[in-house]
Parts: sequence; structure tokens; C-alpha cells
Amino acid sequence: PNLSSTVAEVNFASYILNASGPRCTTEAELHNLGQSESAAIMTKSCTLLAREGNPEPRYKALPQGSIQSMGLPNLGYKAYLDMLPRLTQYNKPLIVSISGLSINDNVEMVSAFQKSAADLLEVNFSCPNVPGKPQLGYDFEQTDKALAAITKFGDKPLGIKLPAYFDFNHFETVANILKKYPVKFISSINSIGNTLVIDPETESPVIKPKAGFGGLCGSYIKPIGLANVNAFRQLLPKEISIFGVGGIYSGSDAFEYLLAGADAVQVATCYQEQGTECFSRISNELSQILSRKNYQDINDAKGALKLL
Ligand SMILES: CC(C)(C)CCc1c(C(=O)O)[nH]c(=O)[nH]c1=O
Repeated sequence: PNLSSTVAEVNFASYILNASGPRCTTEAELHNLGQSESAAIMTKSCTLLAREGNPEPRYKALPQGSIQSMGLPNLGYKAYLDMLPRLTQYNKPLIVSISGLSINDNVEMVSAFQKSAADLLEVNFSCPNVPGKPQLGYDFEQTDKALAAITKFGDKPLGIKLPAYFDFNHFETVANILKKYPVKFISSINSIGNTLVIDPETESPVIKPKAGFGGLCGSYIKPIGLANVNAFRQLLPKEISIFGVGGIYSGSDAFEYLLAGADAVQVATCYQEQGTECFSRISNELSQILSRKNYQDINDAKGALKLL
């Protein structure tokens, strides 16, 4: 069956690509993604200047996923701007993730990538904003202000990486703000923020930064990701594409996101744990599921969730 998909008017040869975050910070990692079956090359969220990130241990694999508080370690946006032309050789979409520490940082970086070889820009709205205020994606006034500022440029198609929401009023509020601006896609969801995993043997958290508080990832969060994708699919016009993210390890997980309405899916924790083999495996598993169920094309199953 055909697994190719058009997302934000860009053609993706398959439905499975890497999510921003794991194993996509260095140029070597990005070439590795280029040589893999990932349908795109997505970079680690970048900031104005290079960052070391948080002290270790800052990532902990868990039975059903992971918890991490990396602290935005990255090479700084200029390094990604510089390496992009060397990544076009893989003939797959290049997606640059941007996570400024302020709206002004985001404006400066979105502006800098307008003339670049990036095919899509994904602006991370889980980034911190004004200290003492919620993260950008949880501060609806700031979300509106940030979108107004970063969508002024208009050359490069731009999307937003959203945190998870848990309330229909929030889905509606965010969807109504997004519809005001030329946003081409959303990526939903980011890790579930500020969770705490405790090891009863050591009587300590399992990660060091932020007194152990970190983003929860993996299978634990798939039901939350499915709900966010399905809610936004119903609230947003079809012109706004949706990347589904959260707990995708298998073709079946990807198929669930397809039924929920995702145009393509991004793999993070599974890629962190299994390496680039995960992309071909998940694609093949999805292909087998579609064949078994007699779907010739992913578009026949997209959003086809059958309510009881
Ligand atoms: C959490 C922030 C550090 C503010 C942004 C970067 C980020 C991180 C990170 O770099 O710690 N981890 C995530 O799971 N999602 C993110 O968006």
C-alpha cells in the first residue's frame, strides 16, 4: 500500500520520521538519519547560542518509555544553518526545530532560516518563556503573540510543536488561535511536562535536573497523544497538517495515529532506544497492517476512526 503523504504541501515518501530530540543534534546523527528509512531529517530544537544542556543523569529509560530533562543541548542555530546544504543529498524533507528562549529569539531564528535549505520549520511551543509564567504553549496570550511575530515572514512553511492539552476548552482555544495565522502544521504532542519518577531503592528521583522533574515519553503517553491528534484534527481545517507524536514503537501504534487523523508520525523514544532500524521496521509493520485490512493507501484509513 502507498505510505507516502503530503504534509504541509511537502511530499514525504513514507509515514514515519524522526521526532526532534533524540539522536538528531550532531551533523553525524543527521547524516545517519539521511541514510535511514526515516521519511525526513528533523533536527534537535536549536537556540540562538550553543548549549551544553542540563547535568547528567538527565535521561532515564523506563519500562514503558523514558523521563528526561535534557535542557535543550544543541549546537546553536548557526551550526544547523551551515550544515543544511550538506543534508540535501538525501532527497528527503529537512525540518528544522526551533526553540527560542524568548519570542524575540524565535523571531531571529525563524527569520534566519527563511532563505535556508530547510523544507519546514517546526517551532517548539514547549519552550520556556517569561520566568514565573507557564511554558509558551500553556500561556494562550503569549501563544497568540508568538504566532503573530513568527508568521510575519511567509517564505518558509512553518508549524508548531505543541505540549499536551487535557481539556476541551484548551483544545478549542488553541485551535482558534492557530486558525488566525498561516500555520501549515502542528506536531502533537511533546513529552508530558514535569513528571517525577522515584527509585524506591535509592530513595531518589531517577534524573538529576529540576529535583527529578522531567518530561515523560513513550508508551505511557500514547493515549494522550492520540487524543490531542484526534481533537485537533476535528477542530482544525484540513489545510493544517498534523504530525502525530507520542509512544510510537510499532506499525500498530502508527496505525492508531492514522485512524486518529495524523498525516504522518514522528518517532522519538523508540528511535532513542533502538536506533535508525526502527523507521524501516515500523514502516513495514504499518504496511502489513494496511494490506491485511485492505487499505490500498494510508489516505483511505486517515481519520477513519469508527466511533462505537
Ligand atoms: C523542555 C525544554 C528544555 C524547555 C524544551 C526542549 C525539550 C526537551 C529538552 O531539551 O529537555 N525535552 C523534551 O521532551 N521536549 C522539549 O521540548
